[in-house]
Amino acid sequence: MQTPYPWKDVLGSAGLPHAQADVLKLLHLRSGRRLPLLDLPAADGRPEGLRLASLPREARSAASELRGLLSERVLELGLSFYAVKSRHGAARNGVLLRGRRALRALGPSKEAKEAAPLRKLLLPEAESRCNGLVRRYRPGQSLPRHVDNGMFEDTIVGVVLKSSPMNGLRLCQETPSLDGSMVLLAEAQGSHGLKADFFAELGFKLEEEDGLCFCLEGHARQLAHEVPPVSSERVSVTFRWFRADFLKELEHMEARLQ
Ligand SMILES: O=C(O)CCC(=O)C(=O)O
Ligand SMILES: [Fe+2]
Repeated sequence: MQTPYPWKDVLGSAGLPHAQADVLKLLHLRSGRRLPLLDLPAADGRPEGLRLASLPREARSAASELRGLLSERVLELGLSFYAVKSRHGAARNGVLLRGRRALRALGPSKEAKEAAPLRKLLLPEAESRCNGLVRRYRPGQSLPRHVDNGMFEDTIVGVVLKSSPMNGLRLCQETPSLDGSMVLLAEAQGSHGLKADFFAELGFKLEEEDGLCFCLEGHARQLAHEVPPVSSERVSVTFRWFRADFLKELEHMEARLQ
């Protein structure tokens, strides 16, 4: 079959790092609204601020216990992100939140105690400010693209408790494009002023297996990330630590509303 336009490479493989040019051949064209993804395998220091490790042997039983605890899609451990977020939003609007939702944030839950060995191993400090979010992704489920909330410290630690082979976390690559990680790979000029552009999204993809730990700091922490739809069940836990100054400020705001 003849292509309708003579395609001309804009970026071309010459403008891409070698590994990424290789991936071009495997470009995964998806149906639907989204653009094809052109991802490099993520590795220690790529992107800058990413570190990978496998779960220490001592933490493996804690990890499988944690997996067993999850009955819903999301399970929160420790200081609740959702409760703190809604309390902060309410306090900013002059409302003091009371009731179960607010109280949930006060003490560590039973599940949080169970997760403690895992959390301590991964980052022993600031226990009381730690939030753990266990997520279950069923086939077809995804996590929308986001940057983690600034109410948390710079360090984010995740553990893949159950991997979905070939699927998993991807970090968007920064490019000069106004649309973030989108890049024009090729364009074609047809007759009568017709023009076609071929875009892809550049990123980094974690090659996940059960027990993979990832740590995002600095540049990597600022990058948008997402979990595209998975093809088999995936379970992860993400540990984040509320900034002490953020919690102090919330305390002051709420005290003024008493
Ligand atoms: O499931 C994951 O590994 C990522 C979770 C995540 O990005 C988050 O909870 O903010
Ligand atoms: Fe995140």
